Amino acid sequence: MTGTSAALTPPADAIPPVRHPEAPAPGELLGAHYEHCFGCGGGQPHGLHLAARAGEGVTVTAEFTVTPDHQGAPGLAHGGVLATALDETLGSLNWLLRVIAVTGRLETDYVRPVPVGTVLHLEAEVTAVSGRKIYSTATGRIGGPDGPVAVRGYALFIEVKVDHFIDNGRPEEIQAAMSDPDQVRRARAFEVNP
Ligand SMILES: CCCCCCCC/C=C\CCCCCCCC(=O)SCCNC(=O)CCNC(=O)[C@H](O)C(C)(C)COP(=O)(O)OP(=O)(O)OC[C@H]1O[C@@H](n2cnc3c(N)ncnc32)[C@H](O)[C@@H]1OP(=O)(O)O
Repeated sequence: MTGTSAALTPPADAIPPVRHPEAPAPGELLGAHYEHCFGCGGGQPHGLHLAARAGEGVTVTAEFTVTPDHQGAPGLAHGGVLATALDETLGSLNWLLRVIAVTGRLETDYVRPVPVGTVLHLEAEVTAVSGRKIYSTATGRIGGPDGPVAVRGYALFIEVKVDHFIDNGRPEEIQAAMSDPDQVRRARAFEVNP
């Protein structure tokens, strides 16, 4: 069974996504947007350490290895962890638009179980943009780009300003992030979106 809700259908006036001229080149690794991100950060021992790479147009590919820390049932990945992998991959698409955005809605289809030890290969694309709303889809396959489909995701991301994080994050982490020059540079790079 598959399908998405009406909220994930782009409105009639939506436009195709436009790759930012300074987007990372196809094949380039995007790197973590935040060291302590559970999806992509290197500073999370049990995190997904998901590595996303820019593709052509407004697409990305990503890989994540399911470890024993990611189990739900014995020997199988937890569905919430798989949703995290989809969320992180879909979120990384916004780098190619050079927009900061957060997940407003995420829907998932779980097609087959994903054993521990699997390298989950994900591909994602932005399908449409309408004002601050960014519509995207992703597919996760077992073992590689031609492997069997395990999960699909459909999302609506909403563009926000850096202030979204500064205003809402816990002060300890925000202060630490703001005193890290690399983090500030990454955040500022997205602030101007001509
Ligand atoms: C210098 C140091 C600082 C650090 C900087 C760090 C930079 C890091 C860089 C990059 C980080 C990226 C992180 C990615 C991580 C992976 C992705 C995640 O997991 S993100 C976490 C989960 N998501 C949330 O926590 C969102 C919580 N929700 C909200 O905050 C708000 O609801 C928000 C911002 C999404 C929308 O609130 P509104 O007040 O701005 O806007 P409204 O008017 O409500 O919505 C705008 C439009 O979107 C639709 N919309 C909003 N939510 C919707 C929904 N759930 N379903 C359908 N439509 C929705 C609305 O109907 C509206 O549409 P109409 O313009 O009227 O056509």
